[in-house]
Amino acid sequence: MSFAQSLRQDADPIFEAIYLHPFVQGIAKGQLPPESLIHYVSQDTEYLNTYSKVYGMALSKAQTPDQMRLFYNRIGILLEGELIPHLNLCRVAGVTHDEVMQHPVELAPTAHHYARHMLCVAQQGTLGEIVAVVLPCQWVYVDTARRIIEEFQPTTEHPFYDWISFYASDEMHQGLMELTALLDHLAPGARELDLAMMRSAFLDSSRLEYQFFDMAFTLQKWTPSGPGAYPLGEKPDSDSFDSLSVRVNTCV
Ligand SMILES: Cc1ncc(CN)c(N)n1
Repeated sequence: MSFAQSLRQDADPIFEAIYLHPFVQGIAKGQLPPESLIHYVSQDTEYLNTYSKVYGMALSKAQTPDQMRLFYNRIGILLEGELIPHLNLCRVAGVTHDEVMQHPVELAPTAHHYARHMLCVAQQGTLGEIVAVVLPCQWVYVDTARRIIEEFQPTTEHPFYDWISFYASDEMHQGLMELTALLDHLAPGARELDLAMMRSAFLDSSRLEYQFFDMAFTLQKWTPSGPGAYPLGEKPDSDSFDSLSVRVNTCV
């Protein structure tokens, strides 16, 4: 079994729990509360910004032009392509994407944790660790979307057809294959300790993928809400808005 497959096997109970999570089942069955969809899109936009930067950090540690090209292409897909599933969720929620983007976002605890987890590994880890930390993001969505297609056979009438078909696409699957191939290329040259760090990064990201769906489903926010914190969707109306925006932007 390849190193990447052994990580996937270890994470199988987590992937199974993700598939059965009410948010994912809601996507599969075409029924989710609008507030959860909006919460997801606004948090995920921030998450994907951080994720793109992590690919940029991987690019800086790449060892060959082919590896550089892989990370460069992934950044392009993240910044442009992932708008498709977000537009789909907004449409079902009955809001425009612009309306959701209008509101500055404070990262909820899980998105905050996930972003910092990736940034920390990207800053301190080897290239292999960075690939391991980003891999569940790709793997969870491709597996989930393909399993939904297998079980529910959604047609174009399905409310989340665009979301499902985007993540189940050959292009996304190809990206997953490229990342697992790179991890399997790097693993044989890694020390035992580095392999353990890769495994830990992969499992933590897998758990955080579960938590991320849960965050959206439960509309997670910081408690107690403190100075500067505000409920998603409510625009601060005081002079504190500027300093808040600065703090929010430094989150990504
Ligand atoms: C949290 C999260 N993980 C994964 C994906 C799919 N790239 C996403 N959009 N958001």
